[in-house]
Amino acid sequence: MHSEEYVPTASNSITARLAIENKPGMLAEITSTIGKHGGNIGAIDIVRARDSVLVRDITINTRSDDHARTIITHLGDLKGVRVVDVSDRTFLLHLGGKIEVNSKVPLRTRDQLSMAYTPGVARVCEAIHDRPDDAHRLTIKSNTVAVVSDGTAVLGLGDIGPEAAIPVMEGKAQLLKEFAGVNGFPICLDTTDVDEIVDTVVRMAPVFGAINLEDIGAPRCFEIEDRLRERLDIPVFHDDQHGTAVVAVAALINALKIVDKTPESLKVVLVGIGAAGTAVTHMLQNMGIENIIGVDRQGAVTRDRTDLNKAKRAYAAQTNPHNLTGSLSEVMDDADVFIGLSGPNVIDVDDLHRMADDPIVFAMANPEPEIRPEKAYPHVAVMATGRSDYPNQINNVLCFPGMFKGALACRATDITDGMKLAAAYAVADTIDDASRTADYIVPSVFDKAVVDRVAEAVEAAAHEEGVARTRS
Ligand SMILES: NC(=O)c1ccc[n+]([C@@H]2O[C@H](COP(=O)([O-])OP(=O)(O)OC[C@H]3O[C@@H](n4cnc5c(N)ncnc54)[C@H](O)[C@@H]3O)[C@@H](O)[C@H]2O)c1
Ligand SMILES: O=C(O)C[C@H](O)C(=O)O
Ligand SMILES: [Mg+2]
Repeated sequence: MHSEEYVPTASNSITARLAIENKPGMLAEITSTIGKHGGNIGAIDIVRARDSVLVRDITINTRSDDHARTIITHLGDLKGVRVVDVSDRTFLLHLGGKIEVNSKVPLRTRDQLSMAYTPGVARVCEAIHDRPDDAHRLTIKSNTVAVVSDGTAVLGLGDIGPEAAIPVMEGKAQLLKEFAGVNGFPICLDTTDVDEIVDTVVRMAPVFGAINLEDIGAPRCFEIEDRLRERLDIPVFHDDQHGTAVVAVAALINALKIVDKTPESLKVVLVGIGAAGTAVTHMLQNMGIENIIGVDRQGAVTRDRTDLNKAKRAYAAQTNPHNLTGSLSEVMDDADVFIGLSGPNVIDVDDLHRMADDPIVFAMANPEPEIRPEKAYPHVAVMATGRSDYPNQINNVLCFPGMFKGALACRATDITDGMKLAAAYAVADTIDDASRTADYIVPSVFDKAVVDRVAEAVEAAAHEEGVARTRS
């Protein structure tokens, strides 16, 4: 699909400041030029009005950087219009970062200073020294999550390094705060070595109530998570694996009600056997789906393949019961469900035609899905992506804020399969029978009910599974 076919969105929006000759008809000419070249106009503001010139800010949603440039060039070519300035609203929003640390207690008098800081603080330090567990009560630890990445699998952008990963980790911290009231701190490590990552996280763990591993590529993420869970007594949760699995399972529970199919009857093709793909597969199996065919860049993952790493060999042993071989397109025949956790544009309309009746397609690669909804809609019964700008956003943000809120509230030592399943049902059940449609299988990320429902379900499951440290 060419970028010309995409819908313009706020993620590529610009504000153009134009100096416009002050005479009737000019604004109409400008708006029709923008429309003719495929831009969507948002706000139009007057910045300055002189007798002969009006300066206006016009916000335009575009499809891409190139598209924005084209529109600006055409506006600049109009007689009586001068482009004064163009700003990218997404970059403006990121200037100086998206989060900050705030003080919770007043610090205006000497008395306050002597309690919050030296000498009073020393008594609190000594109390924690006597009873280390008091760190939960007397410090930021109880409500703070480290969002840790090595920058190796950032969204679907791949290995872009720790600095380039910061905006996403800041974003996760911001979501934790906004949606769950939990503090998240972005930590991007300058190493991809498993031992170094594990040791670093263990050494900084005293400050945190939980660890959210983020955008760490497979297969290293599996070992890092396993080893940290073993060494730490606070929850360690790899969001790309389990947050994604929780939300994908929630979405599938509701999608199956739309097409009236059962988990046992399904053929599922899942492309991208990395962190997310592997965890989603395990959780689908836990919900009773047996016929899952995993596909990597070489094609179907089978027990006969000799090129598989340890994680994929384990995957092959547990999936593809009929040992299907071949390319992604070849194994799509009669599939009821396609799940993409790989990269952009890996399937086409022809692949959708090969699927069974009423196909369900979850194209979850970010930021560019395996197939764009515009292209898929006419050929599928249910379509979902990970993006904010289409219906059915299957994104781990529906899980991780509530998951951490619930786990921190009961001071859980771990996050168990039971807690994840409870979270999946909590997300799915947010949509009742009357409101469920093909375009509404998962709640909106802005649905305020979701976080608390997930948190409550997670906390209850933590008590049931014996990992809560508070009394129920
Ligand atoms: N919607 C969500 O909530 C959500 C959550 C997590 C991950 N994701 C997306 O899923 C994708 C994978 O993330 P991850 O964390 O598992 O990364 P990862 O690096 O652990 O795994 C990605 C896997 O996909 C494979 N892959 C890439 N392109 C492929 C292709 N064309 N065909 C077959 N396999 C291909 C890679 O080889 C790798 O094994 C990313 O695009 C990410 O943005 C979405
Ligand atoms: O960050 C997201 O929006 C989802 C997910 O964690 C991803 O890596 O794509
Ligand atoms: Mg991620």
